[in-house]
Amino acid sequence: MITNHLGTKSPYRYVANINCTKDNNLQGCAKKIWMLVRHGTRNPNVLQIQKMQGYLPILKDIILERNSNLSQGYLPILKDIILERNSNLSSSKLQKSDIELFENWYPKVNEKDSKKLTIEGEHEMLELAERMQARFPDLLPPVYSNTSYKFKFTNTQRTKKSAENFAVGLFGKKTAKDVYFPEPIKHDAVLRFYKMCSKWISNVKHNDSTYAERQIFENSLLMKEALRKISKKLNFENMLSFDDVNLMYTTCAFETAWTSNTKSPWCIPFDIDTIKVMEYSEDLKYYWVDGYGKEITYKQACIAFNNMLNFMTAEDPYPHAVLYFTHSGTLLKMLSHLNLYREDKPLRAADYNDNHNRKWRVSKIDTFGSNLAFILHKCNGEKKLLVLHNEVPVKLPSCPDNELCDLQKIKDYYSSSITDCSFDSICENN
Ligand SMILES: O=C(O)[C@@H](COP(=O)(O)O)OP(=O)(O)O
Repeated sequence: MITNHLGTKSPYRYVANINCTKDNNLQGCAKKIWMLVRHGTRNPNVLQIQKMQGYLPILKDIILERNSNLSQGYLPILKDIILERNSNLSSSKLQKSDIELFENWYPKVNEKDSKKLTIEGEHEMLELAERMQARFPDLLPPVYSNTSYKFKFTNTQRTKKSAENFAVGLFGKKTAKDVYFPEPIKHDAVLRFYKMCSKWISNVKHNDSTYAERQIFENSLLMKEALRKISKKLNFENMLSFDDVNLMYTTCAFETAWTSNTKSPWCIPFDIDTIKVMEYSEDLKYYWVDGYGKEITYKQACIAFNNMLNFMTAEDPYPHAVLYFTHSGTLLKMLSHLNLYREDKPLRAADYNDNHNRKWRVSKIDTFGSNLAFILHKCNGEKKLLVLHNEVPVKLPSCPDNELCDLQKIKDYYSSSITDCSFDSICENN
């Protein structure tokens, strides 16, 4: 399925774990939960919307022109016959059903709605909450109390609405209105720590070298071959540029994420090989900006890691549940801080063919709504953590053989995260 390769704009429904079976041996042991949740499916940013509105209609017209022998004025029935014949006779033209998808397409979002949470995003959050509650009914009870629950979101509409819909999933619509959400702050030191990290901003985020591998891949022969294949499929005379194809890819991703009911015509240009090439360019970008590319990127996530650990080690049993709603950048840095999905070698443009089975695949690990949950279990006097990524247990490197990991082993393995986490010195903040 090409739609399993849509990068960070993949919908959560492709990775969600709908199995909510509880582990009977652990019933009663779960004492606390700390969750980091990327907001659900959102709209594109302003620039992407402008391109979707300004450029895609032009591309659509060219695609229709290049793939149809029809002129205006044919009777609809004749048009159908000709299109049918066209799709049967000429393998270089698009199928009739594909042409119809393009014909019926128009840009779906306006700039004023940029980055807003979508209906799909609301459902993702609500259903995620319901499943987490089914798994951990004692930690996430349906009765709200502001001593048991701590919610927090960043200063954006998409995380606010995500938190609200998660609350609806836990408590129902009526009670969710009473949930206390603290006023978000511009730069939250835990939820979006990197926005306050001067060294990361200048050395990584705003440094051209961070995007070098992605750039090399964009200009590679492999990419050129993909662009050629895509252009041929659309029956273009000249080869489409990377930017053209990337806009199609992004639109395919968003429109797929928004609803499972209709197919986006912008997915038509891709087959499984070409979409995997586009996916790799995404993986390279996020590896180097939010992942393992540079140490400071994931080192600074000790802030969020210690917030979790302090909560787990505190004797105070309240709150039982800490629920943070945040962004892709936070999730990826946290996953990297934990040493999950790490490749043996840095991800490079030249190694595409060696990396077909890579662990670092943002279409899987960083979809909309992706989440990390840490659950403290106390049984027989032992404290252990269970970690779920996208609702599936993961084995931390501190416990390679066990999903339930001794808190002490975690403290030992990540000891430098605890002892060497002076954020301002890591980030060289003045
Ligand atoms: O806000 C966005 O455009 C991206 C990047 O955010 P940062 O990594 O810069 O926070 O994250 P998203 O909201 O999609 O999770």
